[in-house]
Amino acid sequence: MAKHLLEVNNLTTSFKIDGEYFPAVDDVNMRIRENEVLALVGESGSGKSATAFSLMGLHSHARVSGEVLFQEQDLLKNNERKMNKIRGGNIAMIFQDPMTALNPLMKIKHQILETLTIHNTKRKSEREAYTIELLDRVGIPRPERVANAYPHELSGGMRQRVVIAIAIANRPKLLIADEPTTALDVTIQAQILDLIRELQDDLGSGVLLITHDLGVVAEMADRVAVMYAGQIVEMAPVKELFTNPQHPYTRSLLNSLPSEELLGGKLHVIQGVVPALNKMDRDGCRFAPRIPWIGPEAHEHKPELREIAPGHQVRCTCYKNFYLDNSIDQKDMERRVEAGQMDGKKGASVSNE
Ligand SMILES: Nc1ncnc2c1ncn2[C@@H]1O[C@H](COP(=O)(O)OP(=O)(O)OP(=O)(O)O)[C@@H](O)[C@H]1O
Repeated sequence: MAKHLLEVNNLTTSFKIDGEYFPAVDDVNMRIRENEVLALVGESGSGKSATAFSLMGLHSHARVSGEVLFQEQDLLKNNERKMNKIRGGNIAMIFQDPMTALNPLMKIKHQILETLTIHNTKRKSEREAYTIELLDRVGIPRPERVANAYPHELSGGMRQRVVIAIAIANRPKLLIADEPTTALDVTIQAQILDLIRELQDDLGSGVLLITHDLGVVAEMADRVAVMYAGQIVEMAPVKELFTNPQHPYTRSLLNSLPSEELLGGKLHVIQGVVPALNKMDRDGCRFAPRIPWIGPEAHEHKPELREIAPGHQVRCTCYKNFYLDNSIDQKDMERRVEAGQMDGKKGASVSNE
């Protein structure tokens, strides 16, 4: 079995609210192997970005504890100088909005050259040629012209390709992609996902893919971690998660995907939102307030993630008592996962109404 590339143990990230710290990431454990895509999925406010930012040491005002083991170092113990060397080098990040990742005042080629220079790869003349090669590699037509352009002169899809070129410039071992296609048109989204998958295969990198979009998960992930209110509530290989989901939250997310049978019909949605950090009961099951028809006896006190099948973990026993009236046809789901065709891009969220 391949070695873990990244091992996250008991990661806890707390933000200060009215003078008190509250965890937004609460005792999270996860592993990513080489050449594996782990998707971290959950609705807005569940703690996905806070997790990614903590791994990269980008939370200067938060209190972060636990271990983030990467290449035999605990990244949380690194100073800023060491982290700068790792960021953009062995670990790269792709963010949702390419405009915030790029410097609007700098030509594209200088932004790529900068990352190559920081990480000291190749001689100057080689770096310049490699810049064009990278733009070509991410599918940018006429790369010499784009190299001399400023970010605002490019379309959103082209800008995201540039961000990806910068991300892969130093052949990272780990890629963290936080909603990499959310800001793009649907047709461009598919191209960018294909590109990330292709490059990841080439480099053999591990990927942490953060998304609220189950269509993206089905297309890209090998394993999935479902996050709710700062905790992972279910983790499983992708096919197992889509065909045999257990946690009520996972099942609600899946059930809000339009299936062929349900299209045009009514989708089952769970009311409510992720609770605010300073307003949640941290001792009980955090999803309990959104499934009030399930009695307190069905939930555990301080529920832990437990393995229910090889590689499949679930938090809290309430899943044993949870039913959905119009739950998704499993055969339809299996067929669509096999075909890599989850087209519910718009439906993959729990209702906020
Ligand atoms: N800098 C901060 N200070 C205080 N609270 C924060 C800060 N950043 C995030 N939070 C809170 O932490 C929780 C998790 O936020 P986070 O952005 O990680 O969620 P998310 O799952 O990534 O959502 P989204 O998809 O909307 O980005 C939320 O309650 C959010 O309000």
